[in-house]
Amino acid sequence: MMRSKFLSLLIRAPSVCRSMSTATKLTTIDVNDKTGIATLTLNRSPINALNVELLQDLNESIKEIEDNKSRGLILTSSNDKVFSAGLDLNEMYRPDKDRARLLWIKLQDVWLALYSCDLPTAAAINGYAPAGGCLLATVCEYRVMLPKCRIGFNETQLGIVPPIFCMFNFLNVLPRRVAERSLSQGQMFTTEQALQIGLVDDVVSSKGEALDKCTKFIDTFAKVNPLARSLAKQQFRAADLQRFQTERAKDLESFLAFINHPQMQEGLGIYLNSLKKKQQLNAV
Ligand SMILES: CCCCCCCCCC/C=C/CC(=O)SCCNC(=O)CCNC(=O)[C@H](O)C(C)(C)COP(=O)(O)OP(=O)(O)OC[C@H]1O[C@@H](n2cnc3c(N)ncnc32)[C@H](O)[C@@H]1OP(=O)(O)O
Repeated sequence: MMRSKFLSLLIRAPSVCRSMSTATKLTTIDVNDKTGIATLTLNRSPINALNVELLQDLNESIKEIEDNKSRGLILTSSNDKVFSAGLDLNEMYRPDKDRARLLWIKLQDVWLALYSCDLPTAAAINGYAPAGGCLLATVCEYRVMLPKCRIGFNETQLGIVPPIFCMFNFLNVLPRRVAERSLSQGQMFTTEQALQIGLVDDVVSSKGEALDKCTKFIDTFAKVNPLARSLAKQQFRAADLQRFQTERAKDLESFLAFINHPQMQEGLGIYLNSLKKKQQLNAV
């Protein structure tokens, strides 16, 4: 209630860029009054690891942007090196059972909200985007990336089966053969490789340029009837959405079984440690 009152006040404000930031600030929303395009920024320090709260916040922000009839949604990060480090591994290592369940449900919700989003969506990938980070980038309709970053689904490298929504995203973006190989090998691509295979549409040298490119992409729909555009998008995605709904419950149970497996727990512990060790080495 408070939130919508606050929003309506902001909407009337005559600023060029109005902010619809959520109270927790794990994501922020800025709507450009000139273009009507909303920029949704991931803002969980230090590396936008997707925990329950960030995913919940993302879901609310996506809904807010849709409800406020923005012309398009640009997803980006406040960190200048990392778009998103993917799922928060701490939510999966020695997990709290209820939180782990919630984590996966919220991830599914975010995927669903973006995959079926009525608005044109674009990702300004201003940093590393492994696994869940790649999921957020590839669920969008257009991607632009900064140089010297990496993107991909590294799940199989970690002994994890990539869930079906990773496959849907890749099949939307890459030729089937490339999608299958990248997913089954857990390939991480440099920005330049990503451009070459079509995983990203463009490479630019700054975040500002990335946002401009995303705006230009969304502007290509300016003269298209919004309902026709949205229904055409839904038509393309309907079969995936149907399959997702059919398999959603099973996918959740598979995730829970997977992370609760002792071998998976051991692997996660080692992996988390190696990430921490990397920082210790850098400090030496
Ligand atoms: C058929 C159906 C089957 C269903 C079965 C499904 C099973 C699915 C399993 C779950 C799917 C998971 C998908 C995922 O998203 S898993 C996450 C994968 N992510 C990664 O591997 C990223 C690892 N991180 C990095 O590569 C780097 O950190 C970075 C993102 C490139 C950033 O590098 P940078 O140098 O800037 O930062 P640091 O490496 O120093 O990291 C800073 C601190 O953050 C910690 N860290 C890093 N990544 C994570 C993470 N994903 N979760 C939690 N914590 C993370 C790192 O240890 C540092 O911590 P410290 O400050 O305490 O040392």
